[in-house]
Amino acid sequence: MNFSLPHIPERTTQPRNNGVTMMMDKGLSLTEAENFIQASGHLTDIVKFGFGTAYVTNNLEEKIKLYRSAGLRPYFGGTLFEAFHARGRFEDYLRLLDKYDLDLAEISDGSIILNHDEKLELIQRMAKTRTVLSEVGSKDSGILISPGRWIKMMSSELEAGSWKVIAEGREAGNVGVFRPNGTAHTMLINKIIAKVKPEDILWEAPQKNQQVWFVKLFGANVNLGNIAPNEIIPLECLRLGLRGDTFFDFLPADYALRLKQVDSDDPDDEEEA
Ligand SMILES: O=C(O)[C@H](CS(=O)(=O)O)OP(=O)(O)O
Repeated sequence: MNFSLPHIPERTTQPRNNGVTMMMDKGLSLTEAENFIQASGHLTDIVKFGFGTAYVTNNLEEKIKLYRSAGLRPYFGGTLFEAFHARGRFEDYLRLLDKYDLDLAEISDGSIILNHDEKLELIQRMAKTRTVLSEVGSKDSGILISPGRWIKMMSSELEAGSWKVIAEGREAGNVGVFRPNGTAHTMLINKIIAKVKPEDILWEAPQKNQQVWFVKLFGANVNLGNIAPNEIIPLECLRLGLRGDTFFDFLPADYALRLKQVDSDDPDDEEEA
């Protein structure tokens, strides 16, 4: 940090196990990735090459090396795993991860139907050599999963060896743990966190209001993902109470109350009212 300020919530330090920020790279150029690292690399933990972008992106190998040399852990989006699996090419997918020397891998079934026992076996197998992120939730807003099923899937995937389970939200933040209008499925999330430790979950939360909602619920060190490159610094400000939306959440209670009282005691307010 550039200077000192009291009453700023303590952030976990890198390499992080909790308080993780995942940036979604949808095709940054090498230069853009360099610029990103310069501006926001110190606030980012893992980088997802969104959906199938790794297949078509230029200079993929260099970009992976670039992120890695900056201390970030890059990985391929779950959709790419699903594209290989759907074509019966899981072994090729493993070879691909070896080729690019990726130590982080996602296993998801947001687009495909994957028998859950098979998914658990794939997680178990992958976890022998890599850190696994597995995702729960469908990309199809028409497929509803009961809270009990979310909990069962998340718990068993963690038991099978996933480092974290990702709660589906998509790039738009309008499915999975969110309603089509982007608001959180509060009851579902409350049921999930009653059984699954929040630090074991990485919430896809691309929209600002969703990030605010999670920071207010879990504090500065909530794991958040699908963050756009230019939203990493604003997110860190939300985490630290340095943006209006979470400004009062991290101030000492008496101080925050005093500030609010001063505001409500303002006679001008009454005149206007
Ligand atoms: O990156 C992916 O493969 C997708 C993209 S999106 O989040 O559905 O827009 O995400 P994932 O949730 O990792 O499968």
